Amino acid sequence: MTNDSHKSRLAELVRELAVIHEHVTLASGKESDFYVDMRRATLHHEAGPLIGHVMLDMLEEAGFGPEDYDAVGGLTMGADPVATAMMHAAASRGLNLDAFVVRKAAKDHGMKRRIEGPDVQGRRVIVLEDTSTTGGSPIEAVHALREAGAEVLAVAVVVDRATGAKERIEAEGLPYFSALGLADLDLD
Ligand SMILES: O=P(O)(O)OC[C@H]1O[C@H](OP(=O)(O)OP(=O)(O)O)[C@H](O)[C@@H]1O
Ligand SMILES: O=C(O)c1cc(=O)[nH]c(=O)[nH]1
Repeated sequence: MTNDSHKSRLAELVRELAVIHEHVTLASGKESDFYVDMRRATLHHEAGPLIGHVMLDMLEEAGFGPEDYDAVGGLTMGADPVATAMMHAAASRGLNLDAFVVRKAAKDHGMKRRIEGPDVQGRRVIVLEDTSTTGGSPIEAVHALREAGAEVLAVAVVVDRATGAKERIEAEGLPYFSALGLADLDLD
């Protein structure tokens, strides 16, 4: 399959599996008449692996090839299956890509880490999300990663809801990429 056909199959799966027409309160406290419950896609046997390939290809088309970054991840838990899907998709292509998880708070026992996985210090990373509304979650991850000494190159999300995340991320000096938008999900 080409990236275009991967992307259109992914859009079809997200529409079928994850778009819920209900009045909900979002992470930011805002209200919405629909919810994109991306966990139902990122943890699905077909959509999950597809997400890994679509995200790798999208980043490559945007100028971030496999040699340009070392690790991917974001704020738990929405970002976690996206990061591991990319790690496995990269491995299937013979590429080395690490994943990491940014905890909402550092653990208070064991290694007491906020960022789990191979060390990110001095490494080039891309911050991920499953869905973005205000961009607050990826920005929190960006700050934690910078504090840990990572070089954050960009933010990449599977579904962008077109409600200000792009503008907020770009104001942080980072490029923002999304694989699917509202039009792909018949939500525009
Ligand atoms: O762009 P934002 O305004 O930050 O909103 C989007 C965030 O909301 C969802 O996660 P949620 O906070 O529901 O938690 P979860 O990942 O733990 O499920 C989603 O996975 C994003 O992380
Ligand atoms: O903003 C959010 O909290 C949010 C929106 C959405 O569509 N899906 C989701 O998982 N979170």
